[in-house]
Amino acid sequence: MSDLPGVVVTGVSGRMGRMLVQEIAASDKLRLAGAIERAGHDWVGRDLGLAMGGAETGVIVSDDADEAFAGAAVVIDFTAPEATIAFGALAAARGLVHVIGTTGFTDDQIAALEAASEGAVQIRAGNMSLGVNLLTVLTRKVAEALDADFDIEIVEAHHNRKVDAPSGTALMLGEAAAVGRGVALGDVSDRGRDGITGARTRGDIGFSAIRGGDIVGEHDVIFAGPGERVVLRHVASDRALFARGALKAAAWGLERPAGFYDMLDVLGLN
Ligand SMILES: NC(=O)C1=CN([C@@H]2O[C@H](COP(=O)(O)OP(=O)(O)OC[C@H]3O[C@@H](n4cnc5c(N)ncnc54)[C@H](O)[C@@H]3O)[C@@H](O)[C@H]2O)C=CC1
Ligand SMILES: O=C(O)C1=N[C@H](C(=O)O)C[C@H](O)C1
Repeated sequence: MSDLPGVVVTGVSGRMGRMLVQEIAASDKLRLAGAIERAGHDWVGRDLGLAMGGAETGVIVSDDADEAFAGAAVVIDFTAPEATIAFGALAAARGLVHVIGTTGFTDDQIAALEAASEGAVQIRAGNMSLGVNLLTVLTRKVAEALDADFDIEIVEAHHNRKVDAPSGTALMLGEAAAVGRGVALGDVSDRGRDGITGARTRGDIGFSAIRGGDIVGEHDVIFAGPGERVVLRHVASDRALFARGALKAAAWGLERPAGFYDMLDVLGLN
């Protein structure tokens, strides 16, 4: 076994879980130390490589996160909010770096995660790509430069299996726009228009979500003003992008003191 820091991948059979396994196999900084799925999943108890349709790896998929975390330095977690809360507490208790890609948290769930980050390194971002994180910086700057004559609308598109809306990325972009405007997103957020909505409220930040097919992830931030529009766009065409970002965060986190970080910290964009 190599002496590289060990990573446990949670939600290993998921779209992102499988990507993470492939990227870790190709990494010279990290090794796969464990694989977690939910209790009752038919991969539990099987060799991960065989379950993925490839060669045997010697890593057995488990539903016992605490036991798997005992032999690791990092947890990379793209699952579901309730699962991530539980993994956050276990990772903090063992002082592991917890890289969180999961989206769709409530405010209370985010508070619970932040409490866990007091004892361990936690890196959370609704999008792990360089391009989207750069787009948040650009969005903040454009929002700073344009006044409320420019209506801000965020439009996101994803595959038909996505369960949360707006996407984590859309919320990151909305937050960046609100910071640029000097307002709280919660005060100006406009989601889910339907029926006789009345005219648009000046200063609102609107969100719209498209779900269809196998769209990996597309985000537009539209600044619609009198006689002109500025549109900032990011298109992801391969979700390996997110997995590579998560591995970069994991390696970066191993060198940091306990606390909460995001991808702007990892990428040096803060
Ligand atoms: N931050 C980022 O860059 C990205 C974030 N995501 C987010 O990651 C999450 C997962 O996305 P996908 O992989 O597309 O979903 P998916 O549904 O394909 O995979 C989720 C996996 O988590 C597993 N899971 C659920 N509860 C569990 C539990 N208690 N214990 C262990 N495993 C559990 C499921 O069985 C499933 O295999 C979503 O919240 C999505 O929005 C996805 C792509 C990029
Ligand atoms: O669920 C997905 O697929 C994605 N989720 C993230 C989000 O909610 O923004 C990131 C990416 O867009 C893909």
